[in-house]
Amino acid sequence: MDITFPLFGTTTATSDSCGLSVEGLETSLNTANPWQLSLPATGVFGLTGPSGSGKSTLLAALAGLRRCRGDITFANTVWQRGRRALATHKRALSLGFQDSRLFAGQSVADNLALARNYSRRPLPAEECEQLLRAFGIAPLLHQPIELLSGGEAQRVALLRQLFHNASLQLFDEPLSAVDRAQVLRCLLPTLRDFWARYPALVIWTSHDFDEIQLLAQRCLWMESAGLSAPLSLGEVARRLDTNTVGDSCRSRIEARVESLQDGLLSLDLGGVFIYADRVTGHYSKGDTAAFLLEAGDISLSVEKPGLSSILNCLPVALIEKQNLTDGRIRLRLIAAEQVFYADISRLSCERLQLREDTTYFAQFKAGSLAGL
Ligand SMILES: Nc1ncnc2c1ncn2[C@@H]1O[C@H](COP(=O)(O)OP(=O)(O)OP(=O)(O)O)[C@@H](O)[C@H]1O
Repeated sequence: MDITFPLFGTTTATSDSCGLSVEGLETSLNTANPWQLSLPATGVFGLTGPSGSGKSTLLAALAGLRRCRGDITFANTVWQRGRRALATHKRALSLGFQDSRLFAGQSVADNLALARNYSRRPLPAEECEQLLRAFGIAPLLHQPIELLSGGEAQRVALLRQLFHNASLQLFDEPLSAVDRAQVLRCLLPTLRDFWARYPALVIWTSHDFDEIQLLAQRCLWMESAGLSAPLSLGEVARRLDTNTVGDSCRSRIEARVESLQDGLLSLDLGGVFIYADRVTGHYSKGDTAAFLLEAGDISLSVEKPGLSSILNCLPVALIEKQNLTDGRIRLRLIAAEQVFYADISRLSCERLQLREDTTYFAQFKAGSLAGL
């Protein structure tokens, strides 16, 4: 149904566009290439692409912080119509920046309390306490903002956004200063669980494709101010390779669940059985399960290996070899239409005389598949 309301900030009568709808959105960056975007009311979407391509500009335009023209509607409420824009504070959104932008002169607790008090969907107190612990912020509650380290400030800013719990949550490289192990092992799984319990529409901007793979099922791509529709993660991985931006050393693997016995999950990957062990999630036969696999955990053989304690052996086609700066070679492999990365030494590459467009056997331990 067409939205014909001349007023903005008005809830329209339509029911078929309750997510985010962007039509013909122009900033000074993309006058030749206005943005179109349609996203559902809930779900986590990555946003990535080369530096300077316009990702932050898009987020600022959605938030009403950048002069633009075109149409933006969210949850059937008109935010922008032509040049007329609804004020940022009237939009049901939050925007998190790389540089935190916490309120100086206040404590961590004050910053968080403010976000919760002004929330249209306040979280239960026990949820806030759980988040404080997961983000390691509980001991910092009475710290003045000025005394926080860069990584602490980013964690507080992210938490502030979760406490606000807006319907549309925009993030612009919010964890770039936090140590990577903490991000991958603790913060991203916490965020994934959080948005499963408190659904919102989330756009997560990052140059770190691992972050996006851990959080999102689909991803937007921005290049030279041109915005794509939501793409599969496999397609975005291909574009990152072509543009030599980002540096993901993990592959996201999806396979169909066959059985789970004694913590060993048996999976069908395009007709080949593979195994993941020590899995903790709930899986049922026929589910699609997703995993991350480190490039350093894959070994390659020219011939099919005999019986081995390594449970997984997959025929893969070598698509491309890429020299890494540390002297190793990154192989891009494909099996069942999914991309795998394997990092091997130059010596191994020479010994095996690896050639592109040739099939090899990839081996990896069941324990190296990290469940998502
Ligand atoms: N307020 C502004 N006025 C004019 N030009 C701007 C403004 N902000 C950004 N730009 C320019 O617009 C282009 C896109 O910038 P933007 O910050 O949106 O890119 P990005 O994709 O977020 O980059 P990065 O990944 O490096 O953060 C850049 O060339 C930048 O210099």
